[in-house]
Amino acid sequence: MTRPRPERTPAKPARETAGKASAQTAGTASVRTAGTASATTTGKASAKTTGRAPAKAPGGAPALPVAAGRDVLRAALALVRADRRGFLAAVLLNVCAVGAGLVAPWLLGEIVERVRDGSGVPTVDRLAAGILAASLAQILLTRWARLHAHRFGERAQARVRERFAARLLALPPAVAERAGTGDLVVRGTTDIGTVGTTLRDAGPEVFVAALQVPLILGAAVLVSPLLGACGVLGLAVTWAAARWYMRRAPAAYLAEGEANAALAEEVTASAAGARTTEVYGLAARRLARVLDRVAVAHRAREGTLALRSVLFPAVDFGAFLPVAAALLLGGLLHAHGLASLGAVLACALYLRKLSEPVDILLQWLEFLQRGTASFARVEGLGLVTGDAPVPAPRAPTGDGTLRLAGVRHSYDGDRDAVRDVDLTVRPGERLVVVGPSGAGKTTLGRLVSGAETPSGGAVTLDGVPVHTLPPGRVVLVTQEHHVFLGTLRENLALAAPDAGDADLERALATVGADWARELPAGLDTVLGPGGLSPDGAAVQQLSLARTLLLDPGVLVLDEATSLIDPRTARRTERALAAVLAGRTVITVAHRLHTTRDADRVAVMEDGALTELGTHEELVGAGGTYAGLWRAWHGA
Ligand SMILES: Nc1ncnc2c1ncn2[C@@H]1O[C@H](COP(=O)(O)OP(=O)(O)OP(=O)(O)O)[C@@H](O)[C@H]1O
Repeated sequence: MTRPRPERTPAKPARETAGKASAQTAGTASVRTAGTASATTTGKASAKTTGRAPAKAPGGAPALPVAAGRDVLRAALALVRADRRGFLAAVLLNVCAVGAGLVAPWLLGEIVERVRDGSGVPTVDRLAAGILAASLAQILLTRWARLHAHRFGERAQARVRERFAARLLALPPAVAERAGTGDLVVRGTTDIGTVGTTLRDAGPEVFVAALQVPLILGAAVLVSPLLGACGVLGLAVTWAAARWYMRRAPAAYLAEGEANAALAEEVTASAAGARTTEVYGLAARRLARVLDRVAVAHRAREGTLALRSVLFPAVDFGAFLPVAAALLLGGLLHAHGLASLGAVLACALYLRKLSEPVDILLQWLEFLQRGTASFARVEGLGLVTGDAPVPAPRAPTGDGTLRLAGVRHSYDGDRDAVRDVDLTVRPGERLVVVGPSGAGKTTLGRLVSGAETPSGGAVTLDGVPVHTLPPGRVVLVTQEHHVFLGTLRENLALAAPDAGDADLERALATVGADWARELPAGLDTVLGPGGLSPDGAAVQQLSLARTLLLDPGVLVLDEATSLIDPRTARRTERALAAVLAGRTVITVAHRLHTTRDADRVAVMEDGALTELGTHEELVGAGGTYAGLWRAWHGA
């Protein structure tokens, strides 16, 4: 018996290129930052990132949830409701095709009887013509039904895709980062592809096959109740095998989906961080991690394969058993004059035909398991974002005072990375945040920019929580950046669609991107695969130029110039400061060369704000900052 093997849609590569900062490893550039602009990227780089981000929920479970069975059913019904007419047309045409398919076996039995009766050739010809007409009708109706089913499926898949895209864009940036690119890519490509095939093919096929089974069995019972009952025998075997399978399949397919996502995540991270891996000699460790994921994915796939290897032979047995039983029993009945030859033939043909819908049913039920698991993963995004329209962002109306009140934040719900921070930053103030490694500086920067929502307290700009601000008000620039597939102009114009070439060139010049002037194609230079691949420093300058064009009210810089050589970095920072005069700038400083120019310096230690004042005040106070300053100058 040949089974149509539904294949999973292969994962397609994302259209946009990944971030290009050279020192990245497992970094996951965020696509969008709530309340901040797309010119920003967040997260930590290189060795740091490998250690803790993207964070997985405890136990290695994916950070993104998976929808429950009833939510998946609700979503599927909503898709049918949204295209009720298309669905009904497909189902009705399929039912008609099934009806036409029942005519031929019955007519064949009639032919045998008429021949035995000694009826003439014209009668047999008429019956044969009937078979031909019924078969033709079945072919045409089936084709028409498939067309409608495919159209319905395509429209439904488009809806699923659109909703997924909307939810993806609404994902809080911190959740997107923790989920990891691999999981999101698999959900957005492989899973949606599987859902599409399920909706387009599996759904209608299962429905029609489920209708065919009682109709065919009913036709066989009508011809001969005893022979028709043999069909029940085969169905019982198949039913038992299917039940065994269905009990185990959902968990097995979910595990397979998760293992694939984890593998994709690991491979993506390895590719993105290839350079760092090489620099730190981490190849063996990374390879071991990838191989570990491959082993898990392999085990998960073996698990589902084992289930199929029991299901399919059992189904084959269930398909042939009733035919063999009907022929044996039919032969006996006919020999005793209890059944006509035509009835035995018609029954055997019906029971043989019964295996087709049963086989289709199981084949697609198997696929339906995958489809349901994939749909649960796709719908899982809705559990994070919901479907409620995103409230319109509120624009602050005051003078631009930034306030942190009782702010605390914990990544794991256990230890506070930032605690009890009260701070008011005046409009236009330059604040530099310093402190030892792991003190919470970056976390503070992310809280201020709205990239992270505080676990406690509030971060507001003129009283409005920063994560609800319109894009571009508060911008976070880190050392991880995103280069979009397209020209240099398109990459810059993302931040300012109305800016002219002169504005774009000025922004590039301000951030010291002299390389851009030397490009033969200038702003038309294509960036990304197949085009120019700028190095980490150039990508950082591109991001800073985008930030300038965005002209934010508050700018948070965290290692924003770390990949640029120190002299150019200092020049770039001064130029930025001049251009951003009047804007509030908060700099997370890992080098202390800018602290002297700042209005105030904030010192973070163990998540708390321990010192706050001007450079002179803090040096005079002889505390932590004074120590850091002395160490910086080698005193
Ligand atoms: N994504 C994350 N998931 C879990 N823990 C994190 C995450 N990011 C930071 N942390 C933890 O929060 C604490 C503060 O980290 P943070 O990066 O804010 O400090 P930092 O002062 O910027 O350090 P550095 O100077 O090394 O960048 C650290 O203990 C760190 O391990």
